[in-house]
Amino acid sequence: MFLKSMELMGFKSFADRTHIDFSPGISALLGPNGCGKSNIVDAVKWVLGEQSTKNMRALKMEDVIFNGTVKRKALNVAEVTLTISNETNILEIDAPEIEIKRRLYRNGDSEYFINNTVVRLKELRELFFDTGIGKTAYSILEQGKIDQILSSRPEERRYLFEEAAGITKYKLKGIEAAKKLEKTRDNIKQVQNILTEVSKSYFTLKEQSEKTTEYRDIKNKLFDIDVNLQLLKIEKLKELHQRRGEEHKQREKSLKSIEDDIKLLGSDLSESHRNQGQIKNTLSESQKKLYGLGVEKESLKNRITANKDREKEYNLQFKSLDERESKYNLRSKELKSDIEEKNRTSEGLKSELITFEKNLSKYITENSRFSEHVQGLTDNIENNSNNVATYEDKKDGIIENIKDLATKITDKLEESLKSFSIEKHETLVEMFRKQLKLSKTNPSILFNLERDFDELINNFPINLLKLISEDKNLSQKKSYDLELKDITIKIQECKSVIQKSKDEIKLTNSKIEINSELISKEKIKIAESKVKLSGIEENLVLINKNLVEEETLLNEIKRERIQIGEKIKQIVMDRETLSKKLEELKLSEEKISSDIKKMEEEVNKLLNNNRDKEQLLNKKRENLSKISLQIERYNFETEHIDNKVAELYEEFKDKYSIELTDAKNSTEILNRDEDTLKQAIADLRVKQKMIGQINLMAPEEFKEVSKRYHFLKSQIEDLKNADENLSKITEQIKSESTKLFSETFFNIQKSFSVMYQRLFGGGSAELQLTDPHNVLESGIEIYARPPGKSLENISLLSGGERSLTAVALLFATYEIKPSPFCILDEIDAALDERNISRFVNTLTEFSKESQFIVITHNKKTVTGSGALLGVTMQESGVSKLITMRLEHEEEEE
Ligand SMILES: Nc1ncnc2c1ncn2[C@@H]1O[C@H](COP(=O)(O)OP(=O)(O)OP(=O)(O)O)[C@@H](O)[C@H]1O
Repeated sequence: MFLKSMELMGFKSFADRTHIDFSPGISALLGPNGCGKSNIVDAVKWVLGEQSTKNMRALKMEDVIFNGTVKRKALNVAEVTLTISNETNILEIDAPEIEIKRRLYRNGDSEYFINNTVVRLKELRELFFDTGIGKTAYSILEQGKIDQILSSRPEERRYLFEEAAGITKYKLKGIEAAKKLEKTRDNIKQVQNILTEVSKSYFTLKEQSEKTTEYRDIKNKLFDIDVNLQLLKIEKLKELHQRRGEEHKQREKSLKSIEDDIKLLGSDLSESHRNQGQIKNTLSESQKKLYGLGVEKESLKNRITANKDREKEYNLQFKSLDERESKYNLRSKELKSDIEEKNRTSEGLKSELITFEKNLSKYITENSRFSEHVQGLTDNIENNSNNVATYEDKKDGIIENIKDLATKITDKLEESLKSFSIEKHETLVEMFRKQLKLSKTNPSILFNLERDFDELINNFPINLLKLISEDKNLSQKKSYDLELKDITIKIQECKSVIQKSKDEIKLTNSKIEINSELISKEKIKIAESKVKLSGIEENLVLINKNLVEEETLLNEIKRERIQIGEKIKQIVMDRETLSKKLEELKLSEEKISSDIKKMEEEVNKLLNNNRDKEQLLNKKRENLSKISLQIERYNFETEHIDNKVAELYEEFKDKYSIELTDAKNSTEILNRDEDTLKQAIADLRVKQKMIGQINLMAPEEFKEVSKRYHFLKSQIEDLKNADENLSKITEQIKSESTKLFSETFFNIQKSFSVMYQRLFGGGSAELQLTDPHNVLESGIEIYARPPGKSLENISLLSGGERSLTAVALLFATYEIKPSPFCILDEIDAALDERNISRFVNTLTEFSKESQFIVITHNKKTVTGSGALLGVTMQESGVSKLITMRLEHEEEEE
């Protein structure tokens, strides 16, 4: 027994978890149309890895998930678990029982499990290779597939034989090997292409690298020689430096002795110069003195002459002063008499001024009194004016009151008059009424009215009069009338007082005016007298000042006259002293002149002596500057040598980026001759030129390319080996497969002929390879001749014949390579009673080897089964399983 059980959950119509226990031998799966039998077959295919939606009778794979009924909701996951017995180790897993599970979610996620371990689909498929089970095997035969076997192209039937021959695995391996081989060859091509490209660079760079290496060799040699050459140059320069140093020492000695000589000569000369200078100084002092004496002599002479001139001049001044003294004495007398006269005039003016001032003060006092009077009158006017205004206000108030009362009285009278229509008083009353009306706007009319009123009253009846006389307003009005009269009189009185005061003010103002004119006149008089007085006083001051000045001048003249007299005496004395001094000067002049002569002779002698010494000194100095120049040259030259040496070091470093001293340590010392070295450099340069253009990076690039070149070469080698191995494997697979396929085909071929005759009860059939020389590619042709019929094309067979031929092929295959289980879905549908019996008999025979699950509606097939699996749809759209066992004996009974 192979299939032990299956569990479906959410798969197609199996909404609930449904467990199916399979029995060994033949099991019949029964149930009405559409109850879900084929869904069980689908579940087996699906769990074994079916990927075709068409084979699952679905549009998309999610359609296998229970999609709900009127009563139930759709589910989101479908799961099928198949438990397989592996006691005979048909499957290559070391376990007596294997559980395969597939799960699919509505979002498309899908999972495969072998013994609850998640696996890939590929692993699951490989498990069933060459067992007759699986997607392309012959373990499941549905009605539709029968047609497929018979009507498909010969090549398409191969799978049945390949599975039976057990070469599916080989075939896949072969395909894999072929793919690998193709890939390897592709790789070889690609690597070859790369190698071709790399080879080009390899050989180019190889050549370049050799050239560059030679170039570098020359360069290294040139470097070594250059190091030697530069060291030689530096050595020579250093030798020259040393030589010049020795010469320099000699020169410095001579320089020292010349410098000493110059020093000695210099000090001697400067001593003699100092002497000469001293004499010259004394000489020049004497000359200056002599010159000074000359100047002094001349000045004394001039002073004596001037002395005489001044004496003359003073004598003249003395005389003039005498004259001026007598003149000033006369003028002083005149001024004194003028002063006396002016004093007299001044006294007269002063007494006049006192009189004018007295008059003025009198007029001013009077005017101030008048002004006070005017002020009193003005105040009186103001008080009376205020009273008038007060009385006027009061008067207006009384008039207003009278107006009110008049209105009230007239209204009352009018009222009273209405009740009287006395004809004889009609005119009077009418007039009275008019008056009354007017009196409302003008109360003064009311006094007129009084007269008329009295007349009227006299003629009126007594009761009316009484009425009027009793009226309070009338008496009130009379009291107001009296008050009004009184106030009017007071106003008149005040106004007459105001007028009187105004007249008095006018009069007083005219008096003030007259006085003011007098005041002005007095003031003018006073001013005029004051002006005169001040003029005289100023004149007096001036004359007094003149008198003082004249007297001062007179005194001055007297003093000057005495002074000039004394000066004349002094001048005479001075002249005597000057003449004496002039004689002394003449004597000193003679002495200094003889001294100067002596000193001049001495100086000339020293000058000659110094000239000789200076000539010698100049010669020494010339020598010194010559040697100094040589020393300077030496310094310049040695500095130049040092610079040259430094330059050589520097240039070397710039050229080679290494210190010459460092290079010296690692360089062999060559020939010591500079010319030989230079010649060697020239020769190498020629060689270097001959090399031509070089790629400096070539050796490094060549190293890289070479690495790649050898790597690619070894890769091609590896790939070629792999190609060889794969070719061998492919060949091996081919020959193995050919052998297996040929054997299996031959056996099935034999078995098919026998099985056909057995199932058809005669006739004949055979299988033939369409290309026997190419067994692995060849198609398989089926030839069948049912009993009593000529050999016909299988497409012309009836439905039943076609089913039976397919069954014969299936059983023939089972005879050679039985599948562990087999599901047959209504393949007996088209068979008649006789053929069914033969089919069931054969099936029973094979059921010893394989497990059969047969979906059928045929009673005979059912009765040939050892177990029954019933599928129902008690709940609409939801499949359910019922299991029952049948004993053959019972069934036969
Ligand atoms: N995803 C699904 N969800 C629910 N029901 C489904 C689903 N897919 C198919 N079915 C139902 O399964 C039934 C078909 O079942 P199946 O083909 O197995 O019947 P059967 O028993 O083989 O019938 P017959 O004897 O006529 O061949 C249909 O009623 C279909 O509606």
